[in-house]
Amino acid sequence: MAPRSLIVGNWKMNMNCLSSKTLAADIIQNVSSKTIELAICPPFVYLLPVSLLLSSSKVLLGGQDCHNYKSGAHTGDIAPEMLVDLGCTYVILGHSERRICHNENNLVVRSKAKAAIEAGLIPIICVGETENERSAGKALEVVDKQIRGSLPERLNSNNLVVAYEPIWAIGTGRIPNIEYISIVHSHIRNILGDICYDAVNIRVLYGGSVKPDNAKKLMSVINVNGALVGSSSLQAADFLAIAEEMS
Ligand SMILES: O=C(CO)COP(=O)(O)O
Repeated sequence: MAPRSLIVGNWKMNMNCLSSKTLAADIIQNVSSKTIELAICPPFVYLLPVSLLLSSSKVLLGGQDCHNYKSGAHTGDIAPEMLVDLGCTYVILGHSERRICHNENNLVVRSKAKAAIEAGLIPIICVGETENERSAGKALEVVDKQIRGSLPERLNSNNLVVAYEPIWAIGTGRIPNIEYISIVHSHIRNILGDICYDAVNIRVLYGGSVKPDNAKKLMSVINVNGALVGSSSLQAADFLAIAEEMS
């Protein structure tokens, strides 16, 4: 049986306090009872107001990053325990926007993931190749290195989600063809099989230009267990339409 599906909205550095609350309220009010697991990841500063709204709903909350230490002199950083304190279930780690703009390498992602799991969070670890790596036929090799390098030990389907986000598909409106996605996702599943004892149950999400009109096609791919959605998660109607198509 395929793992339970999951759709995650990564709001990135968008919204303000009022629009965050409005969007969260819209999602809660309109989510269908049959919809698969949904999570939203607002910017840190809007986690609390959104969390207060989500408390009586089945929509889960996540952070967009965390530090690898529990506390200390780390100006501007957020500890995993702080995310737990605000009601987060998930934390996105190793997003390409952080790997590239904040020089986060696999070792950093791994130590953050270890800390997140110890705090009780489920990391959503992102991997994916650049356009050049894709053209050079290196996608599988890149993803392999990122997964083996970024995943800490003692993982299982209850404490890990992996997201495959080809960097060239993020925010571009372009998605890989279905065969390409199928090959990469099967490869990821095989690598997870080397590392985790119940790899078949680990959710492997696809991310990069997921929209209501391509969601069904993406979900038909074996080993795609949901989506990590960027811009289309900023409109309740689009986000919920994606969830419906993927349910
Ligand atoms: O980076 C993404 C989600 O983490 C994808 O963003 P878009 O859906 O806007 O392409």
